[in-house]
Amino acid sequence: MDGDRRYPGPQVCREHRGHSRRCTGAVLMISKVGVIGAGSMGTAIAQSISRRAGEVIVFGRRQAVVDSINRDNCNSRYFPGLRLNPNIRARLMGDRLDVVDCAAVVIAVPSSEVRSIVSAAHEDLAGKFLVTVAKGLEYPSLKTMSEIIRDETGNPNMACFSGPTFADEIAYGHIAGATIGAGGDPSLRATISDLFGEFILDFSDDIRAVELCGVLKNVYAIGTGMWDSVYSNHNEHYTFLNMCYKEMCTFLRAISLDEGIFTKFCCFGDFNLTANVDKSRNRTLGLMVGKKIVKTPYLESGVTFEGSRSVKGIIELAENHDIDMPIARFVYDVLSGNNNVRESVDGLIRKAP
Ligand SMILES: NC(=O)C1=CN([C@@H]2O[C@H](COP(=O)(O)OP(=O)(O)OC[C@H]3O[C@@H](n4cnc5c(N)ncnc54)[C@H](OP(=O)(O)O)[C@@H]3O)[C@@H](O)[C@H]2O)C=CC1
Ligand SMILES: O=C(CO)COP(=O)(O)O
Repeated sequence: MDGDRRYPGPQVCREHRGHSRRCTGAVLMISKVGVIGAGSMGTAIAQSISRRAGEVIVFGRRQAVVDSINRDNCNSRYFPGLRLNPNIRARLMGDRLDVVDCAAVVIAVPSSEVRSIVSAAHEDLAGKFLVTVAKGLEYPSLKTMSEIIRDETGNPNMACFSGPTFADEIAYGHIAGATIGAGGDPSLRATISDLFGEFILDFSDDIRAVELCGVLKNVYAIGTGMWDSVYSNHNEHYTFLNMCYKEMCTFLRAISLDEGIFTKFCCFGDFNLTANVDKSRNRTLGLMVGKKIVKTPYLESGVTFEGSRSVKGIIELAENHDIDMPIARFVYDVLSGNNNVRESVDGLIRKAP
């Protein structure tokens, strides 16, 4: 679907899409939003938000991408076939970010980059509504992205956005559900709900639990890819999927303040999307490592494999809560070079709860 070629300015929500439960039909008052990261998720979120805000500024680190967006309304590196809305502008990332007129800023870079980028721009981000879409865990601090951002900016107005949300499908305007993790500030939740009004939203006050769902599901996507590289039948796939979800829920029961987290988009929805669909980079990594197509230097591939970066932290976080995570340990073990995947998988079956 091409983006809107003409832009009438802040519009009444797209009721005809019928999926924007949260949208009140009000014309949005948010004039400008910043998006840090001109990759797949940054571009997709910018395209969605651009239909609900006056202008979206995307910050990218490649001049060619910035030029492509500004000259051709297209991110030629990530979505060469997609016409971006004309109210999306791009700027080259520097240490400082010119977000002075932005009411809200979305952080959409890989988790490994969040601290350095936010630290450099901490003065620019103070006083803004900040939303992270990154699904990672910092090591060895074991901090989530919102915790890092709060560390670096001191800004309490933090939210996270997480759910079954493949960027390409968002970019082309398909329906998606997502969880907004945000503290109790009503104006923050209202603003974020408006910004993401094209999505079907659910909410949680426990922002850390929402973020950890996004971290965990990536680990189990890799694990399911590894399992499926050995076992190819439906019964075997869904048996393992259930084992993964059981381990994930054990962890979440220990850390989540939100008793309803298990049925939220950030949890059940994203866990299933990423573990079952080959479009997932994490699942694909598990399949490729399981089939011995790639060995561990894959991290230099430039592809964003968030689960491989966070699995060690998840295991340590679980140990801090006296929780055993045999599947997460299996994933870490295989990613660390133990390439007898079948033996490792069969070991999981013997230990299955
Ligand atoms: N893609 C998806 O479907 C979804 C992704 N997410 C999450 O979004 C986050 C971002 O990932 P995603 O967009 O997918 O990854 P991509 O690899 O598609 O894009 C990453 C972007 O970050 C940029 N980048 C990397 N390092 C730096 C840096 N040091 N300074 C500035 N920019 C940098 C890259 O620049 P360059 O192009 O120059 O390499 C690229 O534009 C991840 O945590 C991911 O889990 C969440 C939901 C869905
Ligand atoms: O988080 C995602 C979908 O919700 C994207 O998953 P991958 O990073 O595995 O591609």
